[in-house]
Amino acid sequence: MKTKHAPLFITFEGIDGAGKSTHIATLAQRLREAGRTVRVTREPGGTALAERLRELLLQEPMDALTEALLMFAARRDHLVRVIEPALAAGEVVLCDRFTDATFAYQGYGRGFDLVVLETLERWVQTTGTGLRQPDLTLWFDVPPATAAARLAGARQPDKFEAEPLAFFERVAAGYARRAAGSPERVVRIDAVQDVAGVWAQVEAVCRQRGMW
Ligand SMILES: Nc1ncnc2c1ncn2[C@@H]1O[C@H](COP(=O)(O)OP(=O)(O)OP(=O)(O)O)[C@@H](O)[C@H]1O
Ligand SMILES: Cc1cn([C@H]2C[C@H](O)[C@@H](COP(=O)(O)O)O2)c(=O)[nH]c1=O
Repeated sequence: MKTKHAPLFITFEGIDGAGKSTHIATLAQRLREAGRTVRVTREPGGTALAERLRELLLQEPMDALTEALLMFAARRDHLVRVIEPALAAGEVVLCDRFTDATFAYQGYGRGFDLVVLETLERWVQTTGTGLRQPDLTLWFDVPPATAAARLAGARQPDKFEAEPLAFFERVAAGYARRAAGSPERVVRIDAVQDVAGVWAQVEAVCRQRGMW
């Protein structure tokens, strides 16, 4: 008989180049070995519509309110079509970025009104099951200069990656504020360490939470 698992919504946060994607893949594999059905997804994106919005968001200049609204529009579509159904089926959802990114990038990075973001968060994340928030957020904390060095020459920078170091200093400070505000949900990962050292921290957090 198949064991019924509790659904689990885990988000990965941090500035561009912090190492999120690298460790999402490893965690997905580890959870599958532990018998879980795992959905790996990302924001902005994760549905056909949200991926089209992602193209616009990552390439087109726009004002801060337009950017925030499109991020939340993409999130709503992703939440109702992918995240909620997967959780209802008992899957683990590993999501590369979620609403902490909107607070960090649009709020702290661009200086957009945090109270408006809180209102949008409530509207967008309220579904039939209540206000959806991640069960666990792994925050990959790395200095902007280190992240930039990791990304240098790796690919053509998108609109966000082309922002100056000062923007990423504000985004990083925003993540620190978000983590301080939700210590039960957000776990800081020292992402300066090498890949093995970072994975050891992720592994330890997941083990402590009984994931395997
Ligand atoms: N701990 C690490 N030490 C050194 N290099 C790393 C480490 N983790 C990841 N990298 C490398 O840094 C680059 C960025 O990693 P990755 O794509 O995982 O970051 P990311 O946080 O997902 O970035 P983005 O948000 O821009 O997609 C890759 O070339 C990856 O191989
Ligand atoms: C969800 C979300 C994302 N962003 C920014 C952060 C990144 O620069 C890009 C996504 O690119 P990645 O390679 O997939 O990390 O989008 C944002 O500004 N606000 C958000 O809510």
